[in-house]
This record gives sequence, structure tokens and C-alpha cells, in this order.
Amino acid sequence: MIFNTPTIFASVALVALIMAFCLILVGQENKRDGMRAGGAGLLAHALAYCCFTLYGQVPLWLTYGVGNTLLALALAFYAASLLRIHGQPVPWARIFSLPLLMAVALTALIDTREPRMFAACLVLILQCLLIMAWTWRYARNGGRAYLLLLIGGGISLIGLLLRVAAIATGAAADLPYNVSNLRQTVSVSIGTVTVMMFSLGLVLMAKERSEAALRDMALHDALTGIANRRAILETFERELERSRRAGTALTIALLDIDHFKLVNDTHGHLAGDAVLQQAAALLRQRLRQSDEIGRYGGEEFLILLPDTGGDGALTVINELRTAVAAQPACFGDLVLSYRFSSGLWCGVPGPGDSSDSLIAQADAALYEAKAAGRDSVRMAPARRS
Ligand SMILES: Nc1nc2c(ncn2[C@@H]2O[C@H](COP(=O)(O)OP(=O)(O)OP(=O)(O)O)[C@@H](O)[C@H]2O)c(=O)[nH]1
Repeated sequence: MIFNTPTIFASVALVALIMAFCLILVGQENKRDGMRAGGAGLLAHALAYCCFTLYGQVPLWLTYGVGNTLLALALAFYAASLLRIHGQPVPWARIFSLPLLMAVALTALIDTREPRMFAACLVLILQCLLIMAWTWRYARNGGRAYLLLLIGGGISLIGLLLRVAAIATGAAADLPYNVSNLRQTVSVSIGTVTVMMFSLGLVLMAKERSEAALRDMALHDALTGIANRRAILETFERELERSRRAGTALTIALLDIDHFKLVNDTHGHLAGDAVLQQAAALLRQRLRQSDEIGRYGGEEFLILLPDTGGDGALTVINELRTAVAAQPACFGDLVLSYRFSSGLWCGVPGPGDSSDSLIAQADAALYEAKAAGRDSVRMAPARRS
């Protein structure tokens, strides 16, 4: 099926214009989520296609030169939007050097046919490759929206390579923007797909990123960055179930910083915060990757040691006590020594053990450790069968 080329250009321009309006409007709300840059890209895309629509009616430098420069500008904005969405600084000079290169090349080559077409394709190919490379780099952050950008970039590349092939085989004469033939229909339709894929990809990517950020906030403690109470309790439920099914030992340890109120009262709340942050970082760093730690309460941490029995647990907790004693927290010029007491529950969880009952036992052991003078460890008595 062959479509009228200027009509397709005009339709794409209209769609891109509407989407640009929506993105720029929504982007006003959050200036850092990349939507405004995406909207600017769509606006440039729409204007580029308006220029192409006028092919043959206005001078070539306007339709071809300005049109392709706007197209390069659109891709530069898409790249900027991609980086913004991932919270990266945008290398504006690097990104916009390619539209500049397009403008310079087309100004120099506008009166030639094949060289100017070749130069335009080359710059656009470079930009697509750049967007695809950056998209691939951020693909490991999760989500699926990156696929839309990769598909859009891939389709765009195919279209551009087909154009290059046409130029190389002497078929460039078939490709002016006001001629309607199968080659042009395919080429311009590819441009349409690119607009849709890039804009939808960027919007969905921003949505995935903000959802991931919310998920992260919901599961991590804002002060220390380790798991919050909800997250560590969820992990505890999973570990409990796993140990029960596998019949393996599990240790839970409640750690409470001794006389922490004194730190706050003597040096202020910010100093207390620094102790909590540095204690959490030190404990996390000293534990194995498979162990879990979360902030259970104010100055209390819950540690899960899977596949660890009583002797191993005592060794781990005593190593943590030694590490804490050797590495006091710092707050400005202050060096703040701190110690902790710990209550442990160790064993193979049975059918009657729940997370609440095990925590209650570890808590009772912690109480004993505090009552015994602090800076010590106590283990909940083994269950009698
Ligand atoms: N700086 C800071 N302090 C906190 C935070 N959360 C809880 N606290 C403080 O931690 C202190 C806990 O005090 P207590 O429960 O009396 O315990 P303690 O002074 O450590 O005494 P023992 O546990 O008996 O050794 C309180 O003063 C809380 O205000 C926090 O996020 N930052």
C-alpha cells in the first residue's frame, strides 16, 4: 500500500505535537523526571515533520536543512530525557554537538543530493546508536520500558540503513519528501514508529523509575539506608518458613545500642543520628552477604543469620562487638564510642514458632543482657521438646 508522503508527514507532526504538549504540561510538575526534555524532543520532531511536509514549496535549506537539524535536535532531547530519567547529569555539549554537526554538514552540502542525504543519515544513525547504547546501559536497572527504546532505535536504524543503501545504489532520486512510492511509505512509516516508541518508552521508563524509587523508600530506613522494620520482618517471615521446611538452623539477634539516650542528651540528636548511621553501615559491612539486617526500632537492629546455630551465632555477634569497639563513630571532631547489648534466639523453627514468638524470646534475652550490665550477649533458652 502506498500512502501520500506529505500526508504521513503531516499526520506524524500532529501526533508528535499533541504528545509534546501532554509531556511538557505534565513535566512542569517535576522538572527532574525527564518529561520536559522528552516533550521538547517531540516538539522538535513535530516541527521537523512540518518542514518535510513543505518539501518542494519552500527552499531546500528550510525543508531539508532545518527539517533534518530539528530531527537531530529531537533525538538529542530524547537522549537527554533518558539520562534525566535515570538521575544522570546530562552532557549537553556532547549531546547537542550532533545536531550542530547536522546543521553544519547540511549547510555545506545542501546543493548536492547524495552527499547531503548521506551526511543526514550518518548523523541520525550515530544518534540512534548513542540512545540505544545508553538505554542498554540502564536496562539492568530493571523494568521493561527500555525494550521500547531499543525497538524504536532498532527500527529507526533499519530505516536509516535502507536509505543509505538506496543512496549507495543510486536510488536517491526516488526519495524526495514530496514523492509517494513504496520506498517512501516504508521509510516515513518507520519514522512514525520511532516517534511512538521513543515517546512511550520514555514516559513508561519514567513511571518505572518513580515506582522503583517508591518501592525503595517503602522498604528502606531513611536514616541508615538498611531495611526498615517492615522489610526486615517480611524477610524474617520468609527465612522462618524456609528454615522450617528445610529443617535448618536460624538465628535471630536483637541488637540495642547501650545508653544511646545519653549520646542524644550530651551531643545532640544529630550526633545520635551519626552513630546510628555508622553503626548500621559497620554492622552491614561485617555481616555475610546472605545475612540480613534491618532497623527494628529507634536504636535497635534485627539481624537474621540463616543456616547458623548457637556457636556460630555467638561468634558472629562477638565479632560485631569487637568491630564496634574498634571503630567508634565520628561526628565532626567528636569521636563517639558506643557498645551494644544483644539477645539471640537460635534453633530450627518448629510448627509452633512464629516470628512474634521468636522475637519475644530474643527480646527477653536482650533484656537479660541489659540487666546484666550491658555490652553483652544473652541467648534465649533452648526449647524443651
Ligand atoms: N538521634 C536519634 N535518636 C533516636 C532515634 N530513634 C530513637 N532515638 C533515641 O534513642 C533513645 C533510646 O533511649 P532508651 O530507650 O532510653 O535506651 P538507651 O538510652 O539506649 O538505654 P539502654 O537501651 O537501656 O541501654 C531515645 O532517647 C530516643 O529518642 C533516631 O532516629 N535518632
